[in-house]
Amino acid sequence: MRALYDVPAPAKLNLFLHVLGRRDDGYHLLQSVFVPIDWMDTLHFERRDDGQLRRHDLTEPLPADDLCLRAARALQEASGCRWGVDISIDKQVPSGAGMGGGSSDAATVLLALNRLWGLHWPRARLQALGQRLGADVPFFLGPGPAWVEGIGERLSPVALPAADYFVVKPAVSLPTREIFAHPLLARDTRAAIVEDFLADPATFGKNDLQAAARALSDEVGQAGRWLEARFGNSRMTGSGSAVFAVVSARNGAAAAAPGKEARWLKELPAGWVGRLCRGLEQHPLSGWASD
Ligand SMILES: C[C@@](CO)(OP(=O)(O)O)[C@H](O)COP(=O)(O)OP(=O)(O)OC[C@H]1O[C@@H](n2ccc(N)nc2=O)[C@H](O)[C@@H]1O
Ligand SMILES: Nc1ncnc2c1ncn2[C@@H]1O[C@H](COP(=O)(O)OP(=O)(O)O)[C@@H](O)[C@H]1O
Repeated sequence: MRALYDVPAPAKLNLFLHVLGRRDDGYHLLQSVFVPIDWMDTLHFERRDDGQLRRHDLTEPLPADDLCLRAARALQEASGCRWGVDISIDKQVPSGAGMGGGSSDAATVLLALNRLWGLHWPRARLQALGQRLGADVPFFLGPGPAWVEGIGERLSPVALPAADYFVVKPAVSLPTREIFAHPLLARDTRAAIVEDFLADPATFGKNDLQAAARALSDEVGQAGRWLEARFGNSRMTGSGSAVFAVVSARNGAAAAAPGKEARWLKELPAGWVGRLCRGLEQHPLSGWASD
């Protein structure tokens, strides 16, 4: 195999996110449910014989040593592989949105190079490597929606009812590190069990990072109110700034209604992006690593 084309890197939503405490190294102990959605980046891979790792930005320019290159380098070093790769990236997921775009790109690189370089690493080994690149990376190595604990490395699969979400990313981007360092951040939410969540997945819990994000930018609150006015609910994902609403027949906004998405998009303030997204039952590359 010399090339892989149109390999997806899906974004995620945190259906809720609780901060339970803080470790001695400053990382926070979380509970969350992560769900992959069909707002995705697309990557292309061509193997190189000379061992070099190169990235080509087809859309917006990414940081020089971005997570794709760091993931490729980490796998090359850990496996002792002599192949290199050209990675082309069509970036569609907004950055600094709490949608995990960079982490998902890194995970897709690990899954694709595992194939392209014939490494046959199992998922758990890729996850151990991925965790060193970012707390979200293990989730994006599949297989799908997950109940997440620890700092993001303890994953248990969770079956979710099919759902649509309207996701809005205001103009502002928020750095994860600043949100976790904010004085408004409460770190003492009580631990829940997965059954509590499963009793009512659409309304369970809250996002404990939301107050800090709103304090850093008015736009996060504005995006929440924009969604509340149309769907009757809203919640921030991850450390923001993107906010989403569950879209269902129950709140009178059935996603299937023709023309609805176009109307909502037309109403978005200038500089904001949005999309009607489907929660995915499986990561699109869930079969690419063995368990
Ligand atoms: C909190 C989440 C929830 O999804 O936020 P988003 O990034 O998605 O918004 C993620 O777990 C983030 O994952 P990721 O973005 O990969 O975080 P990292 O690069 O590992 O960490 C960035 C910084 O966030 C803080 N951090 C991150 C994760 C965590 N459990 N506790 C922390 O305190 C640390 O200050 C760290 O230096
Ligand atoms: N491949 C990548 N795509 C997007 N951002 C990246 C990538 N690699 C590194 N980054 C850096 O990570 C930061 C956070 O990006 P991202 O993962 O999209 O956001 P979030 O953690 O809020 O979901 C960006 O501002 C950017 O500097």
